[in-house]
Amino acid sequence: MDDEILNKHPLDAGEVSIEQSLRPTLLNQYIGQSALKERLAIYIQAALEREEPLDHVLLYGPPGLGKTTLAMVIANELGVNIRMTTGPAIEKSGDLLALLNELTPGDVLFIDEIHRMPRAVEEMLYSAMEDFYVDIIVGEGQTARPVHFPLPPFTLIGATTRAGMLSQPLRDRFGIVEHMNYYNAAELTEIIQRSASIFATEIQPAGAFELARRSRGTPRVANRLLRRVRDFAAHEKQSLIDNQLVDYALQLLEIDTAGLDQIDHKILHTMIDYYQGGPVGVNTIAANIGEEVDTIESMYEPYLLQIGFLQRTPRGRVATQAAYEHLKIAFNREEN
Ligand SMILES: Nc1ncnc2c1ncn2[C@@H]1O[C@H](COP(=O)(O)OP(=O)(O)OP(=O)(O)O)[C@@H](O)[C@H]1O
Ligand SMILES: [Mg+2]
Repeated sequence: MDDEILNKHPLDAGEVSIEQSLRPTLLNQYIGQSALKERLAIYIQAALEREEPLDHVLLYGPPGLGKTTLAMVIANELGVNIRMTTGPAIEKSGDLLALLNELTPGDVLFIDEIHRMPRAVEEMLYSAMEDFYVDIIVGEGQTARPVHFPLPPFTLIGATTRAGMLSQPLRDRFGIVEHMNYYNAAELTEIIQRSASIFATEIQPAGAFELARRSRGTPRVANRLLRRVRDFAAHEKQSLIDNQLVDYALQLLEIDTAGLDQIDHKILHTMIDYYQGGPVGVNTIAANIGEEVDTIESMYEPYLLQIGFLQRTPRGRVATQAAYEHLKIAFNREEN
């Protein structure tokens, strides 16, 4: 159940179309990330005035914070088309060339999970990004010859949850590199209210705020929880969602008052119950709870770090006093 709320990957078709309907299309409808939005508005304006494509943009941060949405907003603000793909979907250099060749000048190419592109594709992207050409080898054996292939000027928007896994040469070719932050409860409240009005669902401000507080700073989680709470409201034949209903629904969904789910609890309990709160390696935690290391590192750990329940040390992860207090476990570790 927790998996469903947090990390259903890939999203199924119904989910994709719901997310689509909830997506803001303009920068001023995009809630939160205000410093980032302010900078982007300036870059977009300048590119439009110079009649040049926007510089390449790299967006990184935890899943569900609105990277894909922001890429669509940027293309929309620029008044250009967006072609969307993912790193693993571009298997060969030929696939990349086909994508680039279809762009009209100024278009946006969006590559999600850009850290998962094959090496050969990544190398081909270097000259495409820098000088809008690629050199390819045509033919085989004796007749093989290099062909210089000019491309329309374009903007690459790359998104990744793992900026550290991007090679330096690729990273260096992005003129605009932006980190996406978790949203605060006020921003998420606004996102929830906006989504509720799109769903034609009534939610009290206190209910929206309670839901926001328990959505791990993440719009995707907020929107999913809202849909579940809506189901509970329908089941209870209650037309207005208030904070009691939110609390009741989230208890049934096993999401606690800090927005933590069963997997977060397993992570923290493993550390505290078996390893005296750490330091303990992420591999050990993963093995204990039967989750992938990558899932823990990209989905769970960033939020636990953000709310100060976990710390990373050179010797491994440590559960903080705040985590003990939240779980109502006596904190008796010797500080060192
Ligand atoms: N700033 C925002 N304002 C309003 N809604 C938002 C905002 N950011 C995200 N959303 C909503 O959250 C959902 C998830 O956003 P999106 O798919 O863009 O996330 P993402 O960061 O690309 O996630 P992933 O990294 O998993 O691909 C979308 O349905 C979108 O409507
Ligand atoms: Mg996305």
